[in-house]
Amino acid sequence: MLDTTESEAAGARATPMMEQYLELKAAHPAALLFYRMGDFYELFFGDAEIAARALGITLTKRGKHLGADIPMCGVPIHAAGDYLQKLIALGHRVAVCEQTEDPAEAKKRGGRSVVKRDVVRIVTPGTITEETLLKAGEGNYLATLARGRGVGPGGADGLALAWVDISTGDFRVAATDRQRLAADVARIDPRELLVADTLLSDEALGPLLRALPVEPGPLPAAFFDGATAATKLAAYFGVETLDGLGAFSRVELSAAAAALAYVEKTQVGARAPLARPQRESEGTLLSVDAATRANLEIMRTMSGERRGSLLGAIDRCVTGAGSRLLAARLAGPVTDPVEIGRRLDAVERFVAMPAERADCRARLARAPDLLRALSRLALDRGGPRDLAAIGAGLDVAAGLAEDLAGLGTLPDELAAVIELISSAPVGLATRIGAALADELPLLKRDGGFVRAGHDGDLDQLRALRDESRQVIAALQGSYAAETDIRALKVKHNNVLGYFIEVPQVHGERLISAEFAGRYIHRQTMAGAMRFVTTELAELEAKIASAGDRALQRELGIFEALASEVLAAEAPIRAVAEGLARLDVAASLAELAEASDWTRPVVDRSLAFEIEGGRHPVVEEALRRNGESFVPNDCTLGGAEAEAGRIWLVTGPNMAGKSTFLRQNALIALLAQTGSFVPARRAHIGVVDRLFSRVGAADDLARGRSTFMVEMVETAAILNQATARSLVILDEIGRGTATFDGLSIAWAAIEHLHEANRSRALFATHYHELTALAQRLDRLDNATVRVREWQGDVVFLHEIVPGAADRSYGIQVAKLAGLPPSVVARARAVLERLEEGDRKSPAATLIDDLPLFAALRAPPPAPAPSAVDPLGPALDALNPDELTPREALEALYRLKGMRAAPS
Ligand SMILES: Nc1ncnc2c1ncn2[C@@H]1O[C@H](COP(=O)(O)OP(=O)(O)OP(=O)(O)O)[C@@H](O)[C@H]1O
Repeated sequence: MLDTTESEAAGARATPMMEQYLELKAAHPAALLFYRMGDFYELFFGDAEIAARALGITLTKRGKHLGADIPMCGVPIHAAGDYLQKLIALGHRVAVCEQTEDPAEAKKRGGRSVVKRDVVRIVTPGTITEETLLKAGEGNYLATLARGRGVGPGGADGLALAWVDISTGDFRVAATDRQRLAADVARIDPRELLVADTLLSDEALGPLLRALPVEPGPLPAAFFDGATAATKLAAYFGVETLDGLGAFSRVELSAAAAALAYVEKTQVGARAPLARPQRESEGTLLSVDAATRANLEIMRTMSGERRGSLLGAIDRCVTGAGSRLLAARLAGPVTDPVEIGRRLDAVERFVAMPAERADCRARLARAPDLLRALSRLALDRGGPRDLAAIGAGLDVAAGLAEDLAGLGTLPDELAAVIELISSAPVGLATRIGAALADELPLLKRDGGFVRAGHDGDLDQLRALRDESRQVIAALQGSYAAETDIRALKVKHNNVLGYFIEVPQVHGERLISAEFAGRYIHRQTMAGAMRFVTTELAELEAKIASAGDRALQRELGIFEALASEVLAAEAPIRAVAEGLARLDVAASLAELAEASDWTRPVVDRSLAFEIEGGRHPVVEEALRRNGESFVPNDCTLGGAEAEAGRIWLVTGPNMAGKSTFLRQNALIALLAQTGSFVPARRAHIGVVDRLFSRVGAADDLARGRSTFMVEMVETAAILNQATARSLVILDEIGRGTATFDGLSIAWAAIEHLHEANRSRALFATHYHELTALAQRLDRLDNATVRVREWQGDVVFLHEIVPGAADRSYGIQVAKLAGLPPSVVARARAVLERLEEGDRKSPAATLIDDLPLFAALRAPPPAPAPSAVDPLGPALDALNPDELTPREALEALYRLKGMRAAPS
């Protein structure tokens, strides 16, 4: 309902309310302003048009401004969360403006006074904390990029990124440079990336920024002021100097201070519980550029989904925090074999104790998201369920600490976990458990969350409030008896408080002399009359005050517990980290066992030896269809080799070349994440950078053709890959004329072999390239085996040494369902091409192969079917006589006969 003081005049002058609105809006031009009016948030002008379109809600008009209609739309308070979610998902920012005084106060100031309002929070994609707006297993980062002029190596400009997730408090900083920037942004994958507005228009940096995987938004340059950055950070974290936090460069400080300032601006006075910024040192992570990350579908598929990605296939975590940590580790695998070994030790230990692992995971699954609850409580957005979450999380930690301690000597990583979770403030958990009821409301504002019997005063107030309700019921009975009106009811509303309502026919009697003075007439409705009594008015006051005092008492208990929680921020953070690390180790062990993965050996050599490697995602997909994956070996360098080998993989389409290339890259990634790998054996000398050039897609948004994208990516590889890198090149050069493509591929391989000396896999359809093996000593030819069967091709998916003899393109085309006439025609053309003069194929064809002859010719008769070897084999089997194992073997044998017909 609109307050009467705010009804607008239809004139040209802005009403006082509109004046207030316009002032608030001017202070937040980049956000949609949610302007609180009673039970609605209203949007006006352009904001209303944007929101109505985005949310599919009705656009209406409300009064006039400067003679024109004011477009308006509104969302009810109770559903605001859903609408907010939609707007945020679409990339909008929303400034939430609340009434900051009671409308009654405004009235006291006079007729035309407007209720005071202020923006209490700016909701942006990178600064949300609500459970409904966040994904449990995904981080939600806001990142800032700062530039320091001339501070980089050789006087170049230095760049630094800071990123912060206010829903968990995670805060990180790292130096970067122009070459690495896109890879770093892709790894962090922020929901919001902010840079100084001056950088966006900078000639040198602007184009680079606009090409980043996340579109950067502008912030006033003052946010990045390097001179005051250290002081601002020190003040926020309550330290004298930043020395204790680590050695930050000036440009890193500037990025961190900007992130902090933006958090403060959006949270408007509430203090986000951020952990102190951690600096990521250079060279500690395996670098994966944005294109490779996307092509290999590491964190999400090409179509943007988590399902079907590597992460989707390996995440068996039972907590949101565990999934977030696993995602962060997979996004940034490490290069230190000691750290990798440490993580693998923990996984191995859990593989070795399945029963304990199951117990541990069952306990973990009951642990709520500690950090997100903590963050909401700190920002004063928390409810009773957040308090309960902290209590339950701490309880789980205490139980786990005990369980783990009973397991004897544990590897370092698990010992560290025990130490972290042992710091759980158990007393706090007990106090929370004792205070809160079993069933909790979402919001604290209505009370009802403190357990009965916990607080004597509260119980008394509640009794008084509830008793009065019974008194009301009794009063209704006595009024009905006294007046002899059976239909008399005592009701309640916000205007009259408690009142008596009787049907109109009886109402007149209550006004009569008989009851005069006792029943005071207040309203006549259609068919009913309403009265009050002094008794009711007194009770009203008593009930209201008991209810109100009970609520205040409950809120007091809430605040006391919440401050205890905030005071225990550091141990709660430690517990949360311990639980997440435990979840990751246990879930990777679960995965390793369920999928038959092995522990890789990762060291500082340049080895790359995979035996029986598999592609985790393709294998899973095949398994769902009841098919099995054919494992393959790959050797790109022995332990002693000083430079990597290149495998040149040829083979027909659909044979499994791409799968093979990708699986080896994924195995390296998984190993350096600290996971077991899908292989029988794996020995990997740490990879510093992973490069790939696979798949091809036009990047029309940036005006690049497929071929151009391919060449840009190939150039990056040839310019940057080292002997420590792993390079995956799939069919480069195919997007252009045959000879151009072949020559480019040829030269690229030579460069990789002689200059980069990387471990590399190169898949190609240019069989001519296999000749390179004679000249390049570290180049091996490999091919995918196929069998021909009655003119069709059968894929064996087995990688063997040697070169493919032919492409089988036509057979694959036939499998794909090309019309028989086209397949027949293609065969004829191919034969001619192979026989004839390859330099002028068109001439040969035009003369000798009239097109329409092929079309007119009847489709070739199906080849006579040979004797089906499966029939007799099946007849020979007697299922009743087979053991389960023999049955399985028989099944494999039959499948084998089908795949490799004799
Ligand atoms: N090792 C394997 N075991 C079982 N099936 C496999 C294996 N490798 C690939 N496949 C199956 O073959 C399909 C084609 O594989 P892939 O895309 O790797 O072929 P390709 O040789 O790269 O083909 P193209 O040259 O047309 O790109 C996969 O989708 C998968 O279903």
